[in-house]
Amino acid sequence: MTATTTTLRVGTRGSALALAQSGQVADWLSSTVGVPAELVRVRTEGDVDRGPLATIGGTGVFVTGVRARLLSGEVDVVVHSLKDLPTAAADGIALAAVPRREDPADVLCARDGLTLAELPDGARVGTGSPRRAAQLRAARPDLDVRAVRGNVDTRLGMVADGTLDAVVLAAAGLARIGREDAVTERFTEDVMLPAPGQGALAVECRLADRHTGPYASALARLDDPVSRAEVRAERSLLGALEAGCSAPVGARAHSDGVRLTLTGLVIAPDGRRQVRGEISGRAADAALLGRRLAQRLFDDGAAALLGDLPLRAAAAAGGG
Ligand SMILES: NCc1[nH]cc(CCC(=O)O)c1CC(=O)O
Repeated sequence: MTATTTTLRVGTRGSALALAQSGQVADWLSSTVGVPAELVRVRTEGDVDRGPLATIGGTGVFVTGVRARLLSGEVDVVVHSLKDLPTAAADGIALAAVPRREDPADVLCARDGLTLAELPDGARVGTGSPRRAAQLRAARPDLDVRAVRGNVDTRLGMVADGTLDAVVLAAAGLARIGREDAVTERFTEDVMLPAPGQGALAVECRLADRHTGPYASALARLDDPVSRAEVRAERSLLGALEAGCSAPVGARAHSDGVRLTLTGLVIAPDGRRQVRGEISGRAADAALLGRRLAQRLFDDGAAALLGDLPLRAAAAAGGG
């Protein structure tokens, strides 16, 4: 391990989820790896401008803002929810580590402890994600699926105050902010296939520091090769479909480090049509498996489903 006396500056936004994620990485660095790390709060355009996210460029505005602090040298490391990252690489930025990921599942948080099957006819269920909305409609065509925005606490509040009967969220996000108590059902993959990369963190540093920086080996120790292979397969599928993080695309890979099985889904916004597929191979070929599965999904008609996307959904932010 590199001996270093400097304290690593981990940049973070001020939201509960961002603070929890960045704090976790800073803790790992300090306690497990033995490299002192401190959190540095950064504000982004997205935090200042409260207007509709779509008008200021979607979720990407947060990612871009945080990365700018990295490139300017204000901070040394930044942490994102991996599923919120565009699939294209960013100039000057390296994915230094994908730590072992949390439960990638989606969960239902309903009033009165209800499960999906127990929700009454026409129940109001909130989500900002076309992927979740479509899978909800496929499972329960009677539901009144409503577009919601805001952070995890805001969404849970809509159930608590009776505005909604339920919301769908990521298990990992709830775990990170200590709100697993709100979960009333954990969805299996056949009901709700998660977003590519869901549950994983992306730890980024400047590309120039990737191998030679004083803390490169420290960051490398946070990496979990199995999680990295899984998310590589999932994001390779998403990239090959040329779909963004708000597209109705689900992906979930399972790997033991040697083999890898990837399941992919493209679903029409109304949930009535879907194309699903599965592929297995070597974990070392994760990216290739993602591209191959994308080709199979295209062969089975996925392009028409992606083409059906209403503009609203294409522009929606923070989908998940
Ligand atoms: N879309 C917003 C978002 N981005 C990352 C998470 C937390 C879960 C994760 O890291 O995958 C969430 C909340 C959610 O989808 O419920």
